[in-house]
Amino acid sequence: MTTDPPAVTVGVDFGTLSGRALVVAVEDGRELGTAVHEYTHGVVESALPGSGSRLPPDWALQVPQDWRDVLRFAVPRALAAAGVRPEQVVGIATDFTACTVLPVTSDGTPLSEVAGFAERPHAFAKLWKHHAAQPEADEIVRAAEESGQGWLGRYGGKISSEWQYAKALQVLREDPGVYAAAERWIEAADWIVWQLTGEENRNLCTAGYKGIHQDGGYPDAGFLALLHPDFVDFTAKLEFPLSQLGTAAGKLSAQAAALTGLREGTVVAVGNVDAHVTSAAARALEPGHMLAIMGTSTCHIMNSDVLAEVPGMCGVVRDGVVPGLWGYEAGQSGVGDVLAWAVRTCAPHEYVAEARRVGVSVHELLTRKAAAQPVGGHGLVALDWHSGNRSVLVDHHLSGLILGLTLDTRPEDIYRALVEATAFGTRMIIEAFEASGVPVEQFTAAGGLLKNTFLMQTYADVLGRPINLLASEQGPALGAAIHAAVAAGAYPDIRSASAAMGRIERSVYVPDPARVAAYDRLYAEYRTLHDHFGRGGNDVMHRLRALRTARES
Ligand SMILES: Nc1ncnc2c1ncn2[C@@H]1O[C@H](COP(=O)(O)OP(=O)(O)O)[C@@H](O)[C@H]1O
Ligand SMILES: O=C(CO)[C@@H](O)[C@@H](O)COP(=O)(O)O
Repeated sequence: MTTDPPAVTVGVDFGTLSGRALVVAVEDGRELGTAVHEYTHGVVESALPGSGSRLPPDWALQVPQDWRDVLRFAVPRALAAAGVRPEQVVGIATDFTACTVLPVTSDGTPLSEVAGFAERPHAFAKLWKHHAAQPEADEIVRAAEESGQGWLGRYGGKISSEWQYAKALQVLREDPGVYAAAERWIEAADWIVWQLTGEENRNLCTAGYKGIHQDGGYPDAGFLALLHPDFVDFTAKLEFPLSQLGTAAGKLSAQAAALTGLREGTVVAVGNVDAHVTSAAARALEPGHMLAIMGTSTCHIMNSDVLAEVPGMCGVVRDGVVPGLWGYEAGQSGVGDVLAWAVRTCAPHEYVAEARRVGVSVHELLTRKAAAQPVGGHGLVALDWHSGNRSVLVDHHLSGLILGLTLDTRPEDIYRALVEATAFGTRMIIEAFEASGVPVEQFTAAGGLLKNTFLMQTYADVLGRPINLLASEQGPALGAAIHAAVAAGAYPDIRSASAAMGRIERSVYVPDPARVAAYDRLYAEYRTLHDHFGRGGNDVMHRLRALRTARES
């Protein structure tokens, strides 16, 4: 007797450096096939594609065609790898880094693709890690404090330079022509759904966490006018009915079917954020269960039935992760990125050659060399702020610090000190939640950094708590596939789909008491440096940042 081929969904995760498509069995979340497509232009940080004109410090742009190419190349390859036919696919969902935001025309065309704008930097998509709008973010916070905006507390008292308003205000100030031509200002998370269905759609997750949409609305015109007279109608570029997560945004258009190899009419789920969608994959939806998605950056996502204003959190949004609960987000803007910096700048040629000879990454080589020494053996304490501080200080013009360097310090010592510093940063965040009355009862990790077992054990020792793992290397894509199953009607809601399709391994890393005690002492040193350089003890980091100039080539 022949059995029907299994119903599947496709999750497409748009990360910082690449897009990954994953084919998942609706019945139990089995991962049947996957494919990755690296963005051709990667992260545009030093010079504009085409013209080659140099970009100032702290810029980070992306090229929308790179994202379309993920749909074109990774989706069909994932279907082929899974041995799945298009008619088995009942739904597709995407997730994106956020706040990755772009100016588009009324039909969704990116301004960077419109004649006359291809050589204007502000016409391009601003990646989440574009930190050049810090002055604008500082002004937004000042104006919100002085005018008593109630929504400021929902973001821990700070609005990030990474989010929609600071980035848009920077465009208005530096290229008003691009600002005026931007009929819509849209998250890439929604823009990619628009490419799939042919119609605009907006999700409540990015609107809430990155677009200051609280209690049913955006900041009012009176507040926006405080920032710039021409900013008064900015939210008109955002206004659109917001869709609940896990619902259908529409059906796959004929054009998108040709692009992806899927059937026209396949259900397309509402867009979502790479971190928030992963909670469903990790079965981390219940209150008090914190999920850390550890990659280029780390995002901390946790639901609660308690509404609190946690200092320095990225935001709290009703239904922001799952309907019926308050979804909290915190984060560290540089984690894998900071370690990549160490690999690029601290590893000597002989280390690179050794890694190649042994057949491991330089990350792995540095980790192996660093792992043996006792806690504190390197005599270093670092601040993990090479990409600024997202939580709890929300200041992207802070910078990294390594204290204790001597002539004996080795590259692996620096690498390990930075691993420890990122763990200390996570501990600061957990303590901020608990001090504000939002308990953190479970900690689960997901993301590309799970491959580093030493790093994960260090986190268990620094946090002093066991660490669960999301048992998938494709957490965001699995989460998106789960949302697609709900949107296609295979499950009544995200919770039941997560219970059936999600995967978690509990207490994979358990803290070692001796190392916990040793790290408590190092953490006290970290906190002293954190508060001194991050809370006004010495403003030297801002003074040094002001002296930085545009990078040559
Ligand atoms: N063995 C490793 N140990 C620690 N970090 C690593 C290792 N290998 C890669 N990385 C870091 O992982 C990050 C990429 O994370 P990943 O989750 O794959 O991508 P994304 O952040 O785009 O979702 C990079 O910043 C890279 O420096
Ligand atoms: O900020 C968020 C989510 O709010 C992330 O999309 C952003 O930090 C990028 O995440 P990755 O480190 O690229 O996975």
